[in-house]
Amino acid sequence: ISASSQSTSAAAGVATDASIPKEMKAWVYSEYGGVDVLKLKSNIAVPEIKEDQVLIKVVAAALNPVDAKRRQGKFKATDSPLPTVPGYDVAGVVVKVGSAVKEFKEGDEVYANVSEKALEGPKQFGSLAEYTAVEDKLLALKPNNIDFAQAAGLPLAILTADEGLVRTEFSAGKSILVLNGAGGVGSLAIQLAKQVYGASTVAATASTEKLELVRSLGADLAIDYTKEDIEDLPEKFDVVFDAIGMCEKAVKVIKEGGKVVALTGAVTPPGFRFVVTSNGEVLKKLNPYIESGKVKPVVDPKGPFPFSRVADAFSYLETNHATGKLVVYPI
Ligand SMILES: NC(=O)C1=CN([C@@H]2O[C@H](COP(=O)(O)OP(=O)(O)OC[C@H]3O[C@@H](n4cnc5c(N)ncnc54)[C@H](OP(=O)(O)O)[C@@H]3O)[C@@H](O)[C@H]2O)C=CC1
Ligand SMILES: CC[C@H]1OC(C)=C(O)C1=O
Repeated sequence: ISASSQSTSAAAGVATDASIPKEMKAWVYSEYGGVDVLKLKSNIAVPEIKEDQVLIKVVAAALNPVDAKRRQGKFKATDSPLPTVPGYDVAGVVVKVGSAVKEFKEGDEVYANVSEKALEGPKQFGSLAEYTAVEDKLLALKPNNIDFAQAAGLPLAILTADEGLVRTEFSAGKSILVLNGAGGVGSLAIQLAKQVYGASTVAATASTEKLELVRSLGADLAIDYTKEDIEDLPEKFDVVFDAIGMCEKAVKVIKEGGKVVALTGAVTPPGFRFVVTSNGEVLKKLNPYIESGKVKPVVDPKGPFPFSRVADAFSYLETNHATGKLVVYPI
């Protein structure tokens, strides 16, 4: 890049090769274990990009339970090599573009789940870093009505919610029960079922203090799982979206021919489980619903957590009582 274009890019606030550092700050673990294995380091190499990737200056990231389960070694058989920079969800600005990338340019504000397959060879260098490299097919432009922190809380959860609804062939006029309606995935499953797929009835479970939240997200029926048993409900459902690991109970509350999709835990037939696949085209499909305000990110009010407090954020995530998404911002 010539000096003049460098100065032009710098003036425009867009990084050039010369302004991209060789090293960055990132959260890393070199062994599997508890939150204590997480270390904040400042000498991690900025990832080199492949021709189909972009380099993102990370503005915000979000945590997912899979980050914790992966760090605990639960998926070590198919994991990428250690050391690991955790983090699937990212929102930031494109600062470098690979030679094969056509859809994105330097300066684009983007968001993504950085790992196409969550458990099979997830990115070794994820989003809890100042820079991360992502394939263009996993990226979408950030919705224009939400900030980076809100955008970072969407990708893996909204992709999971949408994939679960697609896999159960959920469609207009059908009824659905979402187990764990106040969680990261469930809070979006309620909204997508109602606003995108035209559910006739959305029911959701949550604890007492979160019943009003799930109603505000579109649940017609909010069930207090601390007081009620879903098997005592008078109605059965076309679909149960199990985001907590209660498949054995879920299959007892579906209609004849109904479906149960499980995100975690043991599966009882006819229930089935899947692992989310990242896809920028799905984010692009959902962007209009986000930009219209029909689908809203839910960010846990205890956050956003500053970059220096990622370990604290994981400790809170692992209580299994976060509301919506735990976001890390600014980075
Ligand atoms: N297969 C896949 O591809 C994916 C799997 N997952 C898995 O799905 C599960 C949900 O993920 P995510 O939404 O991010 O999780 P969260 O960490 O967001 O879930 C936290 C929520 O769980 C609620 N909760 C705890 N116990 C219960 C219960 N018995 N019934 C109803 N709600 C309960 C808590 O509510 P309260 O505080 O009121 O108890 C809290 O709001 C996780 O196990 C995750 O690993 C997630 C994404 C993808
Ligand atoms: C087998 C489910 C596993 O995959 C993801 C993405 C999780 O969060 C899990 O628990």
